Amino acid sequence: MSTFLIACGGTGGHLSPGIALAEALVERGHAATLLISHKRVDARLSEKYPRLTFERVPSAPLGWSPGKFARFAWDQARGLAHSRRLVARLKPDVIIGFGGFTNAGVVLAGRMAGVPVALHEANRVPGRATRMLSRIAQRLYLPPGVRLPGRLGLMVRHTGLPVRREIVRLSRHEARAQLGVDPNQKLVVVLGGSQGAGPLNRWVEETAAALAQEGVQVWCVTGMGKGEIDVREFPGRNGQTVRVWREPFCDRMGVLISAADVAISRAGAGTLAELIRCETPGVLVPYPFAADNHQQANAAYFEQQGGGLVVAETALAGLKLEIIDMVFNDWLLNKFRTNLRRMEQESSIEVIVHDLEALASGVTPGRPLRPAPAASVV
Ligand SMILES: CC(=O)N[C@H]1[C@@H](OP(=O)(O)OP(=O)(O)OC[C@H]2O[C@@H](n3ccc(=O)[nH]c3=O)[C@H](O)[C@@H]2O)O[C@H](CO)[C@@H](O)[C@@H]1O
Repeated sequence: MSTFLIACGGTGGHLSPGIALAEALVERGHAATLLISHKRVDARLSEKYPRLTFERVPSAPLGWSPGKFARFAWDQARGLAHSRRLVARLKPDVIIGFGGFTNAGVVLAGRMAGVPVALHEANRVPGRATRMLSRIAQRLYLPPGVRLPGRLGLMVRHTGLPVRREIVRLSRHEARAQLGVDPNQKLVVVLGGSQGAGPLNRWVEETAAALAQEGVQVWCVTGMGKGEIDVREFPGRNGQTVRVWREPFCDRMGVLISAADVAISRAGAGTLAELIRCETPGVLVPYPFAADNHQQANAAYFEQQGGGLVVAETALAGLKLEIIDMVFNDWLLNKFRTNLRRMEQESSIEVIVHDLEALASGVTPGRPLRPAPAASVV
């Protein structure tokens, strides 16, 4: 049995794969502690997993204004001191960092104590923290086909994003029964990542009545602090009642995504992996201010692989007609679902778990633990 520290705080896109990894490691008899931030989203997601061990570490995101940078530097220093005490107390065999400067202190503390470090990058453009910390890492897990130039000697493995165990594909019929959604009407789900997306929420406000007229139900996850839970009813063209749901946070993402004919979503790596797992086509509206425009790169790859379409935030005005066309086009939706099944094959948590076990026991595998597309050294 080995002990792992998983630094995965700051956003759902880091915490969800961290939870998935912890679930897999604990199942194999290892000890895993998840290090998270003080943010509300971390508290909300982690409270669902009472069997996993979480610790909060001081941290702040990188900001370039003098005030934000001072806060960042202060919290990083506190986080580093806290992490050094944690590393001394928990004596991990390996530390895994899931990107973002929120998790940098733990990674640095581990390295200072001589603990092997592995990094996971979820996005198709590696973030600034990954680029910097990869200089002190022993392993880097990257999405298939993504490279990080200039890291000769660093062992890179290519693998999909770990997905939490609770995210499983259900039949649409079963998922809709669990949600209380009409099985005979179409359903579009709108997702804004772990924080919600104001422009998508506004699009739902402006479009819900028109979609309902066509018999299309909408379920919008608005984001914490962005509205209340409610259900509204609209008249459909054929006299039927069509409902529209809003909720700030969803605790059953696998059920909701499985129930959808189409999901309109930001292009965070976590949500994309869950759309693939549940075989739900996506209409992706990348967040235009994501670091290095990584959501655009994530979305473009998803579209190239045939999982759905990309729509720019500036083109939301035309989205209603596109959705109505798409949601009634069974041939197209089936085509997307076939592609999503193929895309799922790129995802394997086993690659990461076996590799981390090898790292913990001091073994450096000379070749992939399973056939390509897994590993390369760059
Ligand atoms: C704005 C921004 O920069 N977002 C980044 C953030 O994603 P961000 O956290 O915004 O979103 P992701 O889509 O990657 O992940 C969200 C996760 O939270 C879960 N969830 C979300 C809402 C909810 O109500 N309930 C719930 O359980 C989802 O199921 C998913 O597991 O980190 C990702 C991984 O580095 C990046 O790809 C994203 O670009």
